[in-house]
Amino acid sequence: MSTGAMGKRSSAAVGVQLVHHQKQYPDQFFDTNSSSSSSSNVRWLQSAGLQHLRSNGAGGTLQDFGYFGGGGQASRMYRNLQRGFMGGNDFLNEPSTPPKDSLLSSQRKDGDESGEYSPGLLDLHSFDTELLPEMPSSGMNDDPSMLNPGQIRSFDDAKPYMWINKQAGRTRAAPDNVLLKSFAADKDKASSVAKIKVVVRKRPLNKKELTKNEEDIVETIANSVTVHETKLKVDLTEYVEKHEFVFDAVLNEEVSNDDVYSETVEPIVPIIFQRTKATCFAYGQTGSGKTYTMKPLPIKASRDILRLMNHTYRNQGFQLFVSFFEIYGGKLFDLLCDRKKLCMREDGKQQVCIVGLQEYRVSDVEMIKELIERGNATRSTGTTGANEESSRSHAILQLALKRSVDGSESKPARVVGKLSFIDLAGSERGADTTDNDKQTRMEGAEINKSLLALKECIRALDNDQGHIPFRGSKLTEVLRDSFIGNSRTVMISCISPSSGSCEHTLNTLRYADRVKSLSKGSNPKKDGVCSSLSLKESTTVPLSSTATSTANFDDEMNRSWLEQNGDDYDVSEEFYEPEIAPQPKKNNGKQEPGSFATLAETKFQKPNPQLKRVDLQKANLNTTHMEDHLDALLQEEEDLVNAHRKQVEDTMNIVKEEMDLLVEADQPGNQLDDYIARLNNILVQKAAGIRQLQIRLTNFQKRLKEHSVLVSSSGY
Ligand SMILES: Nc1ncnc2c1ncn2[C@@H]1O[C@H](COP(=O)(O)OP(=O)(O)OP(=O)(O)O)[C@@H](O)[C@H]1O
Repeated sequence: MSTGAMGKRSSAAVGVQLVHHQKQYPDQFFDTNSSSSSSSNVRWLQSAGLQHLRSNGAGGTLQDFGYFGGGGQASRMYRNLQRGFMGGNDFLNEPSTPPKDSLLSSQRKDGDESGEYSPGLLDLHSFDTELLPEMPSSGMNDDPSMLNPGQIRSFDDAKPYMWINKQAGRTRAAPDNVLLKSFAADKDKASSVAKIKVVVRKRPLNKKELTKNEEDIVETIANSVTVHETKLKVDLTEYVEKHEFVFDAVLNEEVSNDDVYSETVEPIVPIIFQRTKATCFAYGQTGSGKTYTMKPLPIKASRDILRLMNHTYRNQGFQLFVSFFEIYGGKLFDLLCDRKKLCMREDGKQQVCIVGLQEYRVSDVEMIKELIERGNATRSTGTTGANEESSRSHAILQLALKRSVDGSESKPARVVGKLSFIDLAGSERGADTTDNDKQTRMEGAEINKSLLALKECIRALDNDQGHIPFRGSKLTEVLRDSFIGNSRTVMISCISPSSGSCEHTLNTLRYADRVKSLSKGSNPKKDGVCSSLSLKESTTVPLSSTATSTANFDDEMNRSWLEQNGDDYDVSEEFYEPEIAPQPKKNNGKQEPGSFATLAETKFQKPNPQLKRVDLQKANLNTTHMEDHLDALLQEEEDLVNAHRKQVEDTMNIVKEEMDLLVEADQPGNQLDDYIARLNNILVQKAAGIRQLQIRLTNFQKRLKEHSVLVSSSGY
């Protein structure tokens, strides 16, 4: 039986209980966007005189043969041909695997762990970095004869890692030294990978939207995305409000899945060999393209991981394992084991372990594709107002890289690094509220709760907060080990371009913006790059001034105003430090107590000991300078107050939105009172902090005015 059929059968069994139907994937399931992959397959087949295998009756690509009716033979033939074509080259050959059918049936029978395709218990807490020294990256130097570019040039699957010049869009064989350099560069690349990367992907308008004549309201330029929101004035005339955001990368509707991979996951693949855990997740409203975006990524990543295992880290005992499960309604189900219900346990060291989750050792990409296809066919889906095949669960696919202490197969392997791919359930609430079905609403509440918890954890992590609120949801509890220690997170925010989705699109971009802007990684003082700062909006505030104020605000917030309540914080020191000290007025060589001179010396500036004699001309000049300076200061201060006022409003909106979200998620049993109380506190604290700042700035303004009056009445 083909795996596709098997997936459908097993899913049907549970689908009835869930009152949900299973997702059926189109023929071009994997790499549908990957023109490079399919075209190189075609080239390869042509060169082998087998172009008739290129397409089946349904128009699928070669890759489809493995999944759909009667394709097994062709798929095997294809793989055998690959092997034959590679001439038995040990370096390029993916390890041979038992036939798919027998593997699956043996696995179904008794869960036999023997062989490459062995399911095992996923031990999430087996991450023991102490036991595993950092891997040298010079393994491939050992045997230059491994390289045989001539044999692999036309076969996509066998392209050695980083042999493709993506910028130039060309594939070419790399000379040895280029290859060595590129591997050496892996380490540098790894250290330069941001802890959190936020990327936006805009999909094209779909048929439904085009039929309804919906407009594309999302404009993308370089790293910025602008949403043109049509609004109505009180007199009912229309106007357009622009909302602009800047992210680490913005990918428009023309960008392929290959490019998405290069921008997001490819840079983190080498780091998992360096004892890193990485998480890539897609966020966005239902139908915005999360599944479309996420599906090819694990395949591409595992292809690169296997290449690294077989090249750079050859003969070092690395093993790759795949597991795939979903969180649906707060419960865990194994997608590779007939949706077996799983238990999550915490041991004494508060390490999370998913009891009973099967993981499979894999050694070629075909196997991984097959497993993912099986898992996807078993996922819970439902119909929402916005997507007929909406994912109603969070699907988590993990690629675990393991190795035994001494690199041998005889000792148990331990996790070295891990790459988790999460296809989150749709984020919107609006679509669900139109469907009054109770279960759909309950699902929506659960989904919202976990999305909120995820955001909280990412924020806490990037701000190096001691407490990470993992317990906020099942999703974050499960991902706990991927968040602690040396971790990387890539968030892909998927958006629809249509005017009908404007509100959801803005919500998605705001969520992404908050993940980014509240992280230390985007602090301009830290990295000094304005473009990496998440900016937002709008027509009323110029982008540049918003950038500054956002940065100031984040900085201030990070320092927590409330913590400074007890301190006598002197605003003047912060904001005023003139370069030229004006000569204070003297009375018989003595300063009058309480006069401005005293104030100026103690509060604003140190007198310049060099300036002993009053020079009228100079003093006049100084006075003019000082007045200009004062004007500038007053203006600056006013801007500051306004900027902070805006930030208070923004903060209040953020908290209000989150509280709404929480109230919505507050179904019986969810016990979200703590969250609500905590958010309430944040709101109160932030508002109090800003009020305090405003009072201080007002005092500052008063003192400066006094300064100004004194200066002008002093006769200079
Ligand atoms: N970048 C894109 N290019 C072409 N088609 C796309 C793109 N993104 C999404 N689509 C198409 O849009 C439809 C919805 O996409 P998808 O199922 O990935 O949405 P989703 O965000 O996963 O939805 P849900 O949360 O409900 O599962 C699919 O038919 C998909 O093929």
